[in-house]
Amino acid sequence: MATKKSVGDLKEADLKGKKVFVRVDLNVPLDDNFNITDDTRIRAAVPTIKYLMGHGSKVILSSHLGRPKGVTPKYSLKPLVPRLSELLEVEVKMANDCIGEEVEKMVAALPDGGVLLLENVRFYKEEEKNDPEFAKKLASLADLYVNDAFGTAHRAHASTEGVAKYLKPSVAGFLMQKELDYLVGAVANPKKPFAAIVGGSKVSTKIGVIESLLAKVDILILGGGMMFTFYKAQGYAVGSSLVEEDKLDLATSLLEKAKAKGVSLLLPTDVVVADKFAADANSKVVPASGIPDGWMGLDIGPDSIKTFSESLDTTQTIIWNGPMGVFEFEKFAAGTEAVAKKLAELSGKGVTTIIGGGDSVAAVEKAGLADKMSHISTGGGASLELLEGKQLPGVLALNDA
Ligand SMILES: Nc1ncnc2c1ncn2[C@@H]1O[C@H](COP(=O)(O)OP(=O)(O)O)[C@@H](O)[C@H]1O
Ligand SMILES: O=C(OP(=O)(O)O)[C@H](O)COP(=O)(O)O
Repeated sequence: MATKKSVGDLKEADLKGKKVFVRVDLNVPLDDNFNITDDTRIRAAVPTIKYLMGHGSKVILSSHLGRPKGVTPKYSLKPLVPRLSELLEVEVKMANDCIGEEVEKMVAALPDGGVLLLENVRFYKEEEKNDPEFAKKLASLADLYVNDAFGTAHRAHASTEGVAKYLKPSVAGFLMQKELDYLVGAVANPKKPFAAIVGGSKVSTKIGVIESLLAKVDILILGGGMMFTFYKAQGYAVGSSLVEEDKLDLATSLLEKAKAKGVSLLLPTDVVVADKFAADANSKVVPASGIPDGWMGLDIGPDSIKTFSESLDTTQTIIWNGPMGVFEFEKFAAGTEAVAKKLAELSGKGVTTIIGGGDSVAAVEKAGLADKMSHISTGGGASLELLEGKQLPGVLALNDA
């Protein structure tokens, strides 16, 4: 992917008094009372917005929230205004729509350095269809375009891709740049030895990532629910553990590929098994080759934690995607917590540690170790696609540097 022009390349003269359409990913979790339960994505959007405010731009913020079908009050972005205002130290204005006359009036009334948040762009079905007329209407609000919505950059939607055709320049925000630097840069040009840790529940969604990483890493550690498909492919009994029967051949071929490429592929040697899928299940540690009938593996065991930790001691770059076990249940969180702690410890010694979004980020946050890592991605799906080597439409649409 060619290097893209960044908002940092734009100077006072390009920005002062200009209306800037900024696509951010404010798709944050809200509880039943509309309280924000994790504001990471809002905080991550702040540096770009503050840069624009500081350079006298009129900032027009656009985002989606959830997956509404048409106008749905529960998916309104209004509950985000107080937190956004607090973080930006300015009174953020809120529009009731994302296009149309009322919105145009509010944009016209914005002072230099002012911020207007548009209503959920997915209230229009044209957004996800990347409808050109809708993209033009969004574009007509502004003079230039900044895309800082890394978490949504794998979607070719009107506000993430289409709008870039009608606004020049179209540039990447600071968050977008940072995500690309780590997830593309560090993986394409890693300090070696380079290790990847892949866990989570599904082989099918991670297969592309594993294949792509096999071409780059020295060590590949596999854990989580997907490991049982690999065990079964090797002829082990797996009890009632999670297995994707139709992926057994694929697992065998990945094991062979790793061998052929000289990648050290590590599977857990012991497993914490449970008699049911529940927080209060009975549990015990068994060797990987000895999972009894009627028991299911829900975490990696203590020997595996030790082996994995020792193998990581030699590395310079580590990328982690997917928990080692059912970390949502305290009894089966030890493997995931141990990996999080190990990565935090190695970060402190100068190792580059990158967490690739989704549940792994939740696990690191839960362990209170988020600020210890080199980079924590704000995108689940987007970071997976990047690690698979795919191009992101929201990035491709931007001007080259
Ligand atoms: N042994 C296991 N059996 C069943 N589910 C598991 C197991 N280990 C991990 N999981 C589940 O995998 C889920 C996360 O998987 P995934 O979505 O692939 O990760 P990520 O979001 O980090 O990419 C978690 O909810 C976790 O409980
Ligand atoms: O939360 C998001 O994706 P993620 O959970 O894969 O990180 C993004 O905001 C994209 O949302 P979408 O998957 O509804 O297009």
